[in-house]
Amino acid sequence: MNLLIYKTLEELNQDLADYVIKIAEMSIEENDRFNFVLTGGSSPKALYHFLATEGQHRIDWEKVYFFFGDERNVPANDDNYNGLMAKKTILDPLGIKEDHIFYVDTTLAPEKAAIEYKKAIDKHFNGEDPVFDLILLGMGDDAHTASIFPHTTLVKDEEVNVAAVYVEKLDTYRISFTAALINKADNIAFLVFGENKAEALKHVIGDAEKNPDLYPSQLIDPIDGKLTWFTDVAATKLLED
Ligand SMILES: O=C1O[C@H](COP(=O)(O)O)[C@@H](O)[C@H](O)[C@H]1O
Repeated sequence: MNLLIYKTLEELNQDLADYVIKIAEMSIEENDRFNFVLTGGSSPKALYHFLATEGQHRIDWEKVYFFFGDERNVPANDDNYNGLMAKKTILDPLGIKEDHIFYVDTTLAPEKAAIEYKKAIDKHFNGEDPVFDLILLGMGDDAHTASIFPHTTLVKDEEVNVAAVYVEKLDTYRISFTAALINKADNIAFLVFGENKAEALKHVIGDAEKNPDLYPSQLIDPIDGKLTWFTDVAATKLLED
């Protein structure tokens, strides 16, 4: 595990954008495509803007396939739909073609949407192991990642899958990659900054004894891949040296 701590968000996003582009270049050189899983929420908006502006001419974006590690069970035109945020901040600005974007179909019931999403992933990987080149993750201040929330069924789901999950505290369904699917990736990058994440990060990274039911981000531990945390001083202020 590699923990990177930045003083400013500008530096953090610049470095993370460089990191994404480096992995994209390597994946394209090796496999002629880059399978990139986006995270939702508010944290990645600046990064996506960076990639769509400064990163615009640095790689061949036509060779990039975009996926979502989790989605909210809302219509695609709802501001809470992770796909809409990505569409506005990175996908439309880069002119990404629809057949390179794997949105979660929330017109379907959550269970069905999850099944169809996993089917689409399996088809994209030609039935082989779904090993993504890079999965970007955020973390909520309750230590959830993707939509693996504390005390939900997804915490104990060990299948390599996309699943629907009911999140009681939000009284809503989400559709999410399982930890087992995430952990297959070649590269996993957490983007976590701000003081409101400090308490959760202290437990997720710092606790010797793991308790993923309370801190689901502790489940992220790639099998053969690399895990990098892109954080800032505020988010890491409770970590001991
Ligand atoms: O609900 C979600 O929250 C997490 C963290 O979001 P942030 O707003 O604190 O950046 C995000 O990683 C996840 O994709 C999203 O659906």
